[in-house]
Amino acid sequence: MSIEVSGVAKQFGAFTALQDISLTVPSGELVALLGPSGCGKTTLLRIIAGLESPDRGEILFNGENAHDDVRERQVGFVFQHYALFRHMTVFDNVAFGLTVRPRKERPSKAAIRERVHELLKLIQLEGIADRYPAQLSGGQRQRVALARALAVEPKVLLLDEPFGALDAKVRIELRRWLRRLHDEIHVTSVFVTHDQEEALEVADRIVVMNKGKIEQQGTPDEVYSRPASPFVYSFLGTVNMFHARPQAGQAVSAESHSVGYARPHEIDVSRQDPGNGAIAVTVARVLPLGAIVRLELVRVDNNGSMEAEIPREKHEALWFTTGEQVYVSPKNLVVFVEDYQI
Ligand SMILES: Nc1ncnc2c1ncn2[C@@H]1O[C@H](COP(=O)(O)OP(=O)(O)OP(=O)(O)O)[C@@H](O)[C@H]1O
Repeated sequence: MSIEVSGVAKQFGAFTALQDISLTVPSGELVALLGPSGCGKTTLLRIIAGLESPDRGEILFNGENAHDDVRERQVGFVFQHYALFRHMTVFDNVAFGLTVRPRKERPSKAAIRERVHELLKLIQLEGIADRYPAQLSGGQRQRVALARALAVEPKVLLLDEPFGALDAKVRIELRRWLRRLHDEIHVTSVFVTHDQEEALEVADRIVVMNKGKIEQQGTPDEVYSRPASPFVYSFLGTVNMFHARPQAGQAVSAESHSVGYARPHEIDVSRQDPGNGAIAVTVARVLPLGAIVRLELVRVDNNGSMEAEIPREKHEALWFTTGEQVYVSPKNLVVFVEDYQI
């Protein structure tokens, strides 16, 4: 089931939560809505679900106007806070959506049992069907919540920060698990997150939102390597800013400011001034982080902060120390003219 969001706008009183949002989620894809808190991700997800109606625009499922009735839309939800029924076992939680169906549409008890066991196998929790939610870890509860959402065979799965309340390690495990699960079942899914790593790792496509608008849509590689705006560039990772000359072909006015951006691993660090306008910086901290070493740097001219990441072997050869002065120059610079507010 494909989803098409066309020209959607939403106001809450005088506040514009969404402005003219259009995007397509092809059938079977997993799309992440990524952006800072308050940018409108949840509002958009709720509109796709039919829990909120847009002021303008429409939602099409497989090219047809989505039903007003939420049940008719056949969407499954997973939220940040586990919404499991505390007084029901894992089995009953997963079976719930099937057991409350009207008698005519309800599968037999045996069919429900089979479906629930299939799902418990899928989420790798077969052994704990008889436990209650209080006897599960946070990660297990979210997997049960997902199985419960999938039990009714939704055409679309909507996930709102599903791993937001979990600790970092469990989060990483679960997002990998979700990706593998999606590769098995291919249900069209929209996933809300404010965590860029999560979006880059899990999604087929990422929609980057800011202040109720879409800044860029594309594959993880496109938004990371070819950001459309300084906002996208800075939101997807640490950046260093440089004054830069506009590149050929960029429109420039007398007042234009040109700002170049480079990621920490795109910065060359050397003890000798290599010329070419390299910037003198003082090493403030040296952080060995496994295969790379992060250098926190302070510019000598204006005290601005910078960050460089170098391979461990390079650090072991040169051994930069806190307090020494070194020179940095960008190996790769992405230049945006004028709008350098991030
Ligand atoms: N029912 C409502 N009434 C008034 N304002 C609302 C309502 N729902 C959302 N908003 C506002 O709309 C904006 C977007 O909210 P939304 O929950 O969609 O953001 P979000 O990107 O999901 O943020 P977060 O990551 O913090 O959940 C916020 O400023 C929020 O305060």
